[in-house]
Amino acid sequence: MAEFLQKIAQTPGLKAVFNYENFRLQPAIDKKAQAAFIRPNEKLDHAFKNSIAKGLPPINVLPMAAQHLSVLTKLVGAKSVLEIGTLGGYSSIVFAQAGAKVTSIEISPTHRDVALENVAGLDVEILLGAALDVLPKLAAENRKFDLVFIDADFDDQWEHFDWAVKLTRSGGGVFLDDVVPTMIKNGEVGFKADGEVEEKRSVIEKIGEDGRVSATFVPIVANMRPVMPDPMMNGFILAVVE
Ligand SMILES: C[S@@+](CC[C@H](N)C(=O)[O-])C[C@H]1O[C@@H](n2cnc3c(N)ncnc32)[C@H](O)[C@@H]1O
Repeated sequence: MAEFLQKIAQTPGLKAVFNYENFRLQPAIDKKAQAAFIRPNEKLDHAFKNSIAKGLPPINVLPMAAQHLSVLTKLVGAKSVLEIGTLGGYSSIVFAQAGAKVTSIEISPTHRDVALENVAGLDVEILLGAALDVLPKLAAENRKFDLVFIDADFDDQWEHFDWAVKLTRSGGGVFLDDVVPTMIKNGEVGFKADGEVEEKRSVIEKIGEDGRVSATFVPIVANMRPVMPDPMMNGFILAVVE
């Protein structure tokens, strides 16, 4: 096996494929894909500009991630989407334009107010409060969603995921964003002084042990230029509720 892979790695034309430096090509590849796949969208452009003008941080999903969420919503045929973390409503707009009624939870009144301006005319309700206060209320009302998108604070990811599963219909999906930065921030993965990789229990193991779902981890290289000069290692978990 190792011999076979070494042989492939030495094959002219393929040698360049096995090069760690290729991650640096991400901005160029992303630019190409954006030019090919992302169609003009006045509502999203306005939401982004209005959010920045109103002082919100530029931490909405990136254009290709937004496209991914749109495709996913259509694939699932999601008619109802629960979102944890509204910000200025950028991703809410994506779900609504993909055909879903959106319920979004936001802890900041300022963010909620800007989001309400941005989502005007779309089927989006925004619930103000901390997700861990609002989610049990939705469960008490027996609400169920086709898809849940978790994109709030890093600290409560597992708790948000747990509630998301309770609030998702059987066969529906839960999308947990920003898994890698959370693991790095929490010291659940990283480099030790000797260069070896440190690994501790993280949301990945917790979800892996959760018999209510089947899950996959999708690593991505996020290109946040011009806000950050280097591409960032990220990844999301996509789970289907059994
Ligand atoms: C990354 S932003 C969301 C971006 C948004 N999904 C988008 O792509 O346009 C995270 C948002 O979650 C909100 N937030 C953070 N912790 C929260 C919590 N515990 N409950 C509800 N909202 C929270 C923040 O105020 C912020 O607006």
